[in-house]
Amino acid sequence: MQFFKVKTVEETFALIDEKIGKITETEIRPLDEALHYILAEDVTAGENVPGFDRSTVDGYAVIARDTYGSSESMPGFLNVAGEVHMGEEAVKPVGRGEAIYVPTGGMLPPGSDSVLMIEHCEEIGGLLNTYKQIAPGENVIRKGEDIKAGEVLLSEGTRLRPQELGALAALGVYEVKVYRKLKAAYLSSGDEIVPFETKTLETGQIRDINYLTVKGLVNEWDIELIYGGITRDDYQEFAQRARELYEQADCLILSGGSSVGTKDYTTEVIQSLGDPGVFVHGISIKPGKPTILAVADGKPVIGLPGHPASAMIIFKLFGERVFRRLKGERIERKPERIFARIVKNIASSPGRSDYIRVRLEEKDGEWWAEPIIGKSGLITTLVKSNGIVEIVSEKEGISQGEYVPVILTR
Ligand SMILES: Nc1nc2c(c(=O)[nH]1)N[C@H]1C(S)=C(S)[C@@H](COP(=O)(O)OP(=O)(O)OC[C@H]3O[C@@H](n4cnc5c(N)ncnc54)[C@H](O)[C@@H]3O)O[C@H]1N2
Ligand code: MOO
Repeated sequence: MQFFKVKTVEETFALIDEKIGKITETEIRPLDEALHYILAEDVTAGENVPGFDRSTVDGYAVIARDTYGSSESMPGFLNVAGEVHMGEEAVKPVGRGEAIYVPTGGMLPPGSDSVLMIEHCEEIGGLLNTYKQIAPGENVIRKGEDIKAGEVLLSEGTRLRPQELGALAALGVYEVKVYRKLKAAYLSSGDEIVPFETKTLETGQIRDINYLTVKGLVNEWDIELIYGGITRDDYQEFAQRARELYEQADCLILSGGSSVGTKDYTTEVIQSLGDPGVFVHGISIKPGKPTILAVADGKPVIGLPGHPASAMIIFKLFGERVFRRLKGERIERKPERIFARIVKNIASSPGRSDYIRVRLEEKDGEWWAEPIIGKSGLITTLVKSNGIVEIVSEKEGISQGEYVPVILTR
């Protein structure tokens, strides 16, 4: 008889980080097609952003000292010595007692150190009445204030969000070296499982749910999925189809047969794919205890428990981490989560991490989490919920009203 040697959730994450390395292949992508890719090298700024001092408002470039003492009741006076045009170099300098008109984003003329907003002054016949005193640097972005030439703007392993793409564009970096897109392969197992397109079920048959939930998540993570269909609970067939898919992808995902029943071949199949093989079989977690994680000749293999809610929760937690490691992403981001107050007491065994499906509702400006109770074979427990409360292994449960971390499943 085979038994699980369970790992804690924390040990499992640490093992994933230890055992799974990034792919090595990179590609050059234009900036506008690089969203969510992972940078494969540091990007050092080749120039300053902005390349010149700029005004952040519509107003008059001045020497701040010349405005000192100005107020609504005691205005100061400056001579208007000209105007700066957008996109053009400001050549004419501002001298003592002078002001030059600058639009928002325009270049600051030499000699000036600040910009007085038009609401705080009034131009009358070439003379500027100043109603406010300002400090040096006010309403100005300095040359290099956003990005300094020579600084490392982004380091290898950074996931490119819209804001990183914007910063790269500002620098004139129009293409980036990134790790290539990943390809995963998926295979369902079970004599009772039939394609999701099956119109009428024979007694005992079950439509393939896990393919769709896995594909949905994988696509959300910008990974391609090769669908390998469904294998019967037959070792030869299972092993052969798993091998074919494994050859085509960067990571193989298997669903079902992860437990220790007489027809649960997943572990054996995974062991046949390559060394060192399985590094986790069994996690002290509810749901999803019979999860399998392995590396076969450098490629990760994930064996998901068959029960649909378990499969999806496990894949969201550990699958995402596996892919982030493979993609070459620096791990600093936790799954998207918020803190909410739990509506009722929930017991949990110490030493085991529990993931409770919840429905989040906003009441009086606070988030409340209502547990959705149901077995891990029920996919609608996830349909009715929009979050998962994590009860870490050290806790014996949570009490009504307590603030708890909720992983969002929007
Ligand atoms: N003696 C023990 N039995 C079980 C244990 C245990 O610790 N000791 N753990 C239970 C837990 S928890 C889970 S979860 C399941 C996981 O079992 P398997 O991974 O071997 O999954 P299957 O037996 O193949 O299937 C379980 C269940 O899920 C349905 N299923 C499977 N694949 C799909 C799919 N693609 N779409 C929809 N539904 C699917 C399948 O029909 C079964 O009903 O083991 C417990 N047993
Ligand atoms: O823990 Mo198993 O994942 O279904 O119920």
